[in-house]
Amino acid sequence: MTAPALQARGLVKRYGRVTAIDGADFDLYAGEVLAVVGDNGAGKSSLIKALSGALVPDEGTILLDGKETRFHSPLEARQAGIETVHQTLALAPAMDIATNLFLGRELRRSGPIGSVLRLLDRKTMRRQAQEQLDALGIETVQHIGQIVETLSGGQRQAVAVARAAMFGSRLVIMDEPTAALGVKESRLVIDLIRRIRDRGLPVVLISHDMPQVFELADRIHVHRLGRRAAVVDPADASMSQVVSLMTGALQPGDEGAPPNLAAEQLRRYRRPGTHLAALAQRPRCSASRPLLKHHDARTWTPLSFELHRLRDTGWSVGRARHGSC
Ligand SMILES: Nc1ncnc2c1ncn2[C@@H]1O[C@H](COP(=O)(O)OP(=O)(O)OP(=O)(O)O)[C@@H](O)[C@H]1O
Repeated sequence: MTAPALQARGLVKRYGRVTAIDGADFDLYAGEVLAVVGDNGAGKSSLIKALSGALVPDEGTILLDGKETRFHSPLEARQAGIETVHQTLALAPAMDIATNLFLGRELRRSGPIGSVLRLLDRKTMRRQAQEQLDALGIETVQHIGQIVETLSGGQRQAVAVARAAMFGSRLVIMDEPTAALGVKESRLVIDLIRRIRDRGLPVVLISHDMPQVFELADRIHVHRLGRRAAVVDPADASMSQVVSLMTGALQPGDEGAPPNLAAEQLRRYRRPGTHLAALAQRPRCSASRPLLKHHDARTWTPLSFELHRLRDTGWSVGRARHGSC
């Protein structure tokens, strides 16, 4: 069984008398968008800071691809392939797009003079930056040499997301990526997140925007009072159920509560065929996304967090042909 891309167990972080993270668990699987939702003060940001090295937890374990790890700084997390797009974006407004994409990771010229003087290789950086924007389909930016402070909010967000996708070899975390954006600009970022996921990079999306969460997420991690309250499949849950789980009006396991994937995880591992067969009956199709098909199932189901179960269950990977689902 393939381990989750990123996993945490029993994380705790106290600030004096305030417990920001209170025994939180977390699981992110390959190829999924995992939305993290919760009320104000639930501890979402603290959890994400712990996972991205911005905060060292007092207790608990973090596993990256199944290996226990401990980040003492955001740099260590970045070196391990975890990129975070903060609400502040961390861009240098007076510099151009290409320089911003390579901020802190500038390429230097080779050759006797270039290496001695440590000259920047601006040509290669511009070329690679343009390739990255093209690969992500970012067409709104007119020129890679444009100064960031002249970009719109959505374009700036796109630059920050492109940088994360460029260097995030393992996963990308996005904190409220559309909070400050209008409808059109939000659409650009949503499409970008989809493209990153479709390239196989898992995405953690912190968002208060419920319609956006339901549109994008493969699974929803509901955080409450510093810990994971439930994990739900958006296909199994309504927005009001998720909001009720966030506020505590509904508890996992209550009558009318959606299935809690976190609680059922172990049981499903033991009987994976049952769950996957059920999933296959209600595929959410997209021609651009890889799909799974079980040998005895007639329908396809999108490849998302189920990827890790492939080895055990004999499911095969393919792509939807036009009109096949
Ligand atoms: N540096 C800190 N010092 C003291 N308390 C903190 C600190 N950071 C967070 N907290 C507290 O920890 C709790 C969780 O905060 P956190 O910012 O993680 O929640 P959140 O779910 O991200 O909230 P929001 O949605 O409002 O951003 C809050 O009670 C907050 O006041």
